[in-house]
Amino acid sequence: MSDTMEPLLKVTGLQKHFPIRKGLLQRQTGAVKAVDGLDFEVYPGETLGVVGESGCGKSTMGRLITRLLEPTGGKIEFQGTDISHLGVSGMRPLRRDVQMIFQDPYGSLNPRHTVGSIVSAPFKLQGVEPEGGVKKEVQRLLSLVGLNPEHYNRYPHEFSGGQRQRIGIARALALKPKLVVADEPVSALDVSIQAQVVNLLDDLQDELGLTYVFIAHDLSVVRHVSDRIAVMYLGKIVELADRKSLYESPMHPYTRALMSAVPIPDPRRKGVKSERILLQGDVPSPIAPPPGCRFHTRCWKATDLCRTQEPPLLELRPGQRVACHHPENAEGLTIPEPRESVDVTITKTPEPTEPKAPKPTEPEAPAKAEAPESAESEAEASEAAAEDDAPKA
Ligand SMILES: Nc1ncnc2c1ncn2[C@@H]1O[C@H](COP(=O)(O)OP(=O)(O)OP(=O)(O)O)[C@@H](O)[C@H]1O
Repeated sequence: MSDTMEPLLKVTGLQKHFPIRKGLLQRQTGAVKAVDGLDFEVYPGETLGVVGESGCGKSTMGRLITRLLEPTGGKIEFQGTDISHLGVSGMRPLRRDVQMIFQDPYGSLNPRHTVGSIVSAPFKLQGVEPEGGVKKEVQRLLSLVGLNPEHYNRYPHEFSGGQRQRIGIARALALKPKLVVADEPVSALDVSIQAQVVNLLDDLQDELGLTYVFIAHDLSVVRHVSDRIAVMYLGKIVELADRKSLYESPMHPYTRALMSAVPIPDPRRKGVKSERILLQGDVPSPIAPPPGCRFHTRCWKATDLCRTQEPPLLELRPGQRVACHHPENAEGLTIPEPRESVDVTITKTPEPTEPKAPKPTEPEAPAKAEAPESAESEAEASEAAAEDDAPKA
């Protein structure tokens, strides 16, 4: 990305803590720190892939930047405007520009509505009358996503999973958004269909100049679509890099472990050691994340420093930000002292340690949402944005 280009989306210190309430008085006894201080930008026309294990906060991040959730802290700027705390009416004009594609093509379409009604819902909600009429525009959108426009009056159950996801994509594109957040858009689909939907999203990006945040738990999916990739662990970004740097020389041990689980199709790929790193133990609970580096309980390189001091996300190479005291593939690089600014002269060179059996991790299982919110349509999305932070029933 060019240094001079203004980001479409800028996120600073973003947090979402879901309160845990107990007892008759529903007193708050703690919080699930689902997203706990994210900093990143998304530039026009790019795809930012976001990966990480289940429960690391990817969906919450997606729902925050589309403002289906209100942040607990931090700032979300869209085209320079702070949208962090806009209410339903304040967000309404922005909903045209920021849309979401949901993971579940079965659960995200109302089975009682026809395809025509589903795809045209955003027009009604925004009071938009497309040129040539609603029906014609919906049929154009259906063709755009590779569906038969004649199927306007059919119901979701008459379509396959891949086709339903195309309906969801057509709905998300109806208002010609600038930013589309795709939350695991292919993970509920058969492997044979996944590539078709990914290719469709890719083609639509070229054709319509879209900007994507593409969430996946699997590095092999984001690899083909992303310009840059953010790796999340327990509510934080541990590494954010352009695709080439991330795949050729991952710097965070967690990225390296995720990478080692991805099949390597190109044997000429340099820089990444091919041994499989099996992370042991579970991700600690986001209710009580470990002190210091959150990954230290599973990291084979962890030292006392990692157990006590949280590493900041620093740009150690151009285009590659890493939050680690002892990064991988850092030979020749200087690592700033903890708690000092990036400009500080380097003092430490990491020892090239080979991975060995990780230390046993804290046994506490990650808290799980009681029932994930599922904003099926823009209407529900708007409503969800207005709701409070309590876990949904
Ligand atoms: N409404 C909620 N109330 C309480 N906790 C929540 C809520 N939504 C999410 N969480 C918790 O926040 C953490 C992050 O959840 P999130 O769904 O964002 O993770 P994820 O990385 O998208 O996981 P997955 O890939 O399984 O969807 C989890 O511990 C989850 O249980």
